[in-house]
Amino acid sequence: MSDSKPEDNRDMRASSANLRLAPAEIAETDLIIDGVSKRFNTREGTVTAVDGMSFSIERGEFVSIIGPSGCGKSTIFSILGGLVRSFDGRVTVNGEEISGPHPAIGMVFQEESTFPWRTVIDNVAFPLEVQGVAKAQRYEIARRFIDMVGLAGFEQRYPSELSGGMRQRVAIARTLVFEPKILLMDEPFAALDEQTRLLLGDKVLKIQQDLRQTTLLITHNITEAVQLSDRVIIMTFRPGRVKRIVDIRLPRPRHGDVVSSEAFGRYVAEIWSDLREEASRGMAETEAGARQSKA
Ligand SMILES: Nc1ncnc2c1ncn2[C@@H]1O[C@H](COP(=O)(O)OP(=O)(O)OP(=O)(O)O)[C@@H](O)[C@H]1O
Repeated sequence: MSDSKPEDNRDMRASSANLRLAPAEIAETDLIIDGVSKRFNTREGTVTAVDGMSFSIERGEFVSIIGPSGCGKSTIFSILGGLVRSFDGRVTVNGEEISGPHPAIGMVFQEESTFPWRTVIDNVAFPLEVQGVAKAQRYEIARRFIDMVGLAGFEQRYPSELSGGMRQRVAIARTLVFEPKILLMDEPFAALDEQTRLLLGDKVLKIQQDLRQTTLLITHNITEAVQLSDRVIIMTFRPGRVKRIVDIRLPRPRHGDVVSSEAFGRYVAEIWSDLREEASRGMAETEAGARQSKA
């Protein structure tokens, strides 16, 4: 375990300014976000959701983005997933600039996304069915991922017969089934209670350790970010910029009990002190906006 204080672990590989990576570094980099900005035109004027964000994610790395409500996390997620096509800057996957959904990227969403009319196995096997994989083979592959998310024995259940946490595991297995090189997750555990969230975090840790997938998690939850990540990107409140990147030097493989270690507590406190500033600013601006629209 590293004795260094979290505040010493500022990662200067990425900043909110320009990003210049050495060629050797690019070879090990799966995802590069280079000077990305996104503005929305609204009735109240132009909103800059994301402003000049730059960071990179290396192969097999687990990175979380954390920031207050409205800081542009979902906007970044949608840009990386190819769901928003008009933005400034560049996003590259394995050196290839994206201009829409990229086959190397799999996405897990916050909202309920299982198909209620399909059993667990038919939900998980769905992407393979679309690809025309024969039933016996797609079931075999789907079973592997159902097992991985801890749902073996529930293959024939319908989503309505499962808990929220189990349904989210079905959604994760369904994304994993086509073995994306890069996994993007937008607050996948937001609707779950704290205990389920921590236990699911353990599952995600294990899966990521087994598959060594490059993973980007968008979250509000500091505990979750520290538990799972190699690095945590803290965003500023509007416009969303990279405020700071914290290296989480907790030992790997990580287990659930890491959350009770002293170093873990220090990271949580450190990230919260940065985040509190941004969240307070967000709250003050929201309240001022509400007062203005009342007047
Ligand atoms: N389609 C849109 N049209 C106009 N404004 C938008 C649109 N999408 C996002 N915004 C604005 O951009 C800013 C960032 O929104 P975004 O949803 O990315 O933030 P967030 O950090 O994901 O928030 P939350 O944590 O509450 O989900 C907000 O001010 C939001 O109102």
